[in-house]
Parts: sequence; structure tokens; C-alpha cells
Amino acid sequence: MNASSRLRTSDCRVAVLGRAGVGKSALIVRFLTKRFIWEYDPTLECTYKHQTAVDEEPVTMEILDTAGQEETIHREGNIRWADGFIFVYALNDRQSFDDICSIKQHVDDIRRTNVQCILVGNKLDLLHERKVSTVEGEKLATDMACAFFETSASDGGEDITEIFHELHREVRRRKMVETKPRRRSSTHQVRQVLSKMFNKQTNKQFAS
Ligand SMILES: Nc1nc2c(ncn2[C@@H]2O[C@H](COP(=O)(O)OP(=O)(O)OP(=O)(O)O)[C@@H](O)[C@H]2O)c(=O)[nH]1
Repeated sequence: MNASSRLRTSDCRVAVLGRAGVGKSALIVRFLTKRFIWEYDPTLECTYKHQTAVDEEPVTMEILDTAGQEETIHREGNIRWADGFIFVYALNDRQSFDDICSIKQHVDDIRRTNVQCILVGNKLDLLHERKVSTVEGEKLATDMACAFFETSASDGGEDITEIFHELHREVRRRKMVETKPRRRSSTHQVRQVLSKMFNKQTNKQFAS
């Protein structure tokens, strides 16, 4: 992919990361089909291409469903490929929450810049098994400087669509800033005016 197509604000490449079994595939399938399927084979790794509209603008999203195995979460190519990230933990699985910090750190180490991301606590329907509080999720999202959602792929609806749309908006804002032509410095502009004046005067002197 060349640089100009990467910067098209209507395209968005999303990587969904998190420990095995947190519901990454379930969230993606819910977003794409509005359905929930109870059993998925553990993901090897798969990319979906999806045409949608965000704020009435047509958008092409590519969504990478990563496998929750450590070696694939950490695959450098996936992390470089994405414009934005959805970090998922299951709120009935403490370890999956604790893992988010190291996964995010790994992304930061590779990208060496602030990445656009969203933090999602999934399996909200299993409240009776909750191991991670809403406040802890909110605090982590504040540390990561990103939006936070608690949801359930099994009975969620519009909020799951909103997760993907909100990430797209973040990515679009970032791309717009990156593609904006830089303003020339005022020193440069003053120098241009002076050099024009100076040239005019010299030309006049030669003419007289
Ligand atoms: N109760 C409940 N179960 C869920 C939810 N989301 C996913 N599951 C179940 O959790 C299990 C794992 O879901 P997956 O979507 O395969 O999880 P994953 O993170 O993609 O897992 P890997 O592909 O192994 O990395 C499945 O049995 C799902 O049915 C949810 O919101 N609520």
C-alpha cells in the first residue's frame, strides 16, 4: 500500500487485540452481522473488509481479528499494519485485563507514537462473574488516553457499532491532521516579502 492511499481518510484498518477467549471474534461478528454465535474455533487470524457509513460518510473498514496467542498478539507486521486498535478484555477474566497494559506497551514500542485506540471490557452479561470493576476499566482507559466501553457481544447492539465508529472518527481526525499542509513559518513569509521589495528596488535602480 502506498503512502497516499494509506492516508485516505475514508479508509480505516482496525486490529482487535486481547487475550484468547475474551470475545474478539464475537465482537467483530456482532458488528458485521448483528448476530452472536456461541462457539467459534479459536481464531488463527483473519481480516474482514467492510463497507459502512460513519456520520453519513462512506467508509471502508478492514478489521483484523487476531489470535489471542502471545506470539500472534505480538506480531510486529499486524501492529504496523493498523491505523487503530481495539483492546479487548473480558470483565470476568482478571488476567485478560492485566494483559492489556503489556499489549499496549508492546504496540507503543513498535509504533513509537500515540496510537488511536479504544478499550473494551466484554462479557457484560456475565455480571455475576465480574472480576474487573467499571472504575478500574475507566482508570486504565484514562491512562491510555482513549475511550472506554463495557459491552456484551452476546446481547450488545448499537454500542458495539459505536465502538468501531468511534475508532474510525479518531483515526480520521489523526489522518486529517497528518495530511494538512504545514503553514510556513512567519519568518519565512517576512523573508519572502523583504526579498520581493529588495528585488523591486534594485530593478528600479537599474532602470533609472
Ligand atoms: N457470555 C458471553 N460469552 C461470550 C461473549 N463474547 C464471547 N463469548 C464467548 O467466549 C468464547 C470465546 O469467544 P471468541 O470470540 O472466540 O474469543 P476470541 O477472543 O476471539 O478468542 P481467540 O480467537 O482464541 O483469540 C466463545 O465461547 C464465545 O461464545 C459475551 O459477550 N458474553
